[in-house]
Amino acid sequence: MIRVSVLGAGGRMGTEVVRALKGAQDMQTALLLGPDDDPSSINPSNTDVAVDFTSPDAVLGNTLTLIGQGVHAVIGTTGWTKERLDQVRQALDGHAGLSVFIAPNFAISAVLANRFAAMAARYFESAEVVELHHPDKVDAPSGTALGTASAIAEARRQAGMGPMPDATQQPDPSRGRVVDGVHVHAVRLRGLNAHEEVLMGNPGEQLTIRADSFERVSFMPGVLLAVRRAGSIPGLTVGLDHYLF
Ligand SMILES: NC(=O)C1=CN([C@@H]2O[C@H](COP(=O)(O)OP(=O)(O)OC[C@H]3O[C@@H](n4cnc5c(N)ncnc54)[C@H](O)[C@@H]3O)[C@@H](O)[C@H]2O)C=CC1
Ligand SMILES: O=C(O)C1=N[C@H](C(=O)O)C[C@H](O)C1
Repeated sequence: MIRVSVLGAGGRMGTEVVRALKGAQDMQTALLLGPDDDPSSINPSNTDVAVDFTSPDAVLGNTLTLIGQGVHAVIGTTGWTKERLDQVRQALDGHAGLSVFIAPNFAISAVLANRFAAMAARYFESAEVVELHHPDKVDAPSGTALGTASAIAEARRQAGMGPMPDATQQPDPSRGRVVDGVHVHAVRLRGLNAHEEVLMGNPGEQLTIRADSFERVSFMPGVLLAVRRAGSIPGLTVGLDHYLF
């Protein structure tokens, strides 16, 4: 049995993760932590893998604590930057065999949409990302959209493409956040869950790639896969595609 502790167990995702763990034959829940609990209570004597769905403010500290405790981490919480990821890599030095796995999105639809966007990017003059979420989400743009924008930018760079056409005369917030040259727009609307649309355009044609997570259960196969694979790739791994393709 894989013993799994959950940080953020009382949250929207944490609740769903606990339900999924209870339904998995090869897993058992260990510690279920909320914001007032000490993450260093998680250690190898009680936990094989810890799953974090907390908040962008808390996740780096939690991850560093889990590394210090020598427990594999599966992280779904957003708020990652290159600098924060570098801190995790540094902390992992000297912890041979330990793994930290971070996925901005555990839903297969989103992972595939990201991949399709990267494949298509080189063929279109223009590309923009629109992410649409429930209004209780604390961060914007979504971690998924940031990842999609970076993947599009990287594919364009590799294809030797320049900036996208845009006659806007001065930077204006209405054009969204520019991530690596790609405009990202965030919608917050009651009734939505987690959605992303990638728009690509050429003269006379357009491609739209859209992923919709209508319910949080959509993230669970990816979370359970990451828990089962914990430790299989030592060090830091970012993105469910590493386990899927
Ligand atoms: N990777 C993925 O597929 C997905 C990622 N997310 C991300 O997961 C994170 C959580 O999202 P939700 O569950 O919707 O938020 P939420 O606000 O419903 O849940 C977060 C929970 O964590 C608790 N918490 C905060 N700080 C804590 C700490 N230091 N230790 C323990 N618990 C703490 C809060 O009290 C709350 O119960 C967000 O960053 C969100 O973007 C959400 C959905 C899917
Ligand atoms: O907060 C959410 O709900 C989600 N957060 C993740 C993100 O920011 O990309 C994943 C998914 O979009 C749902």
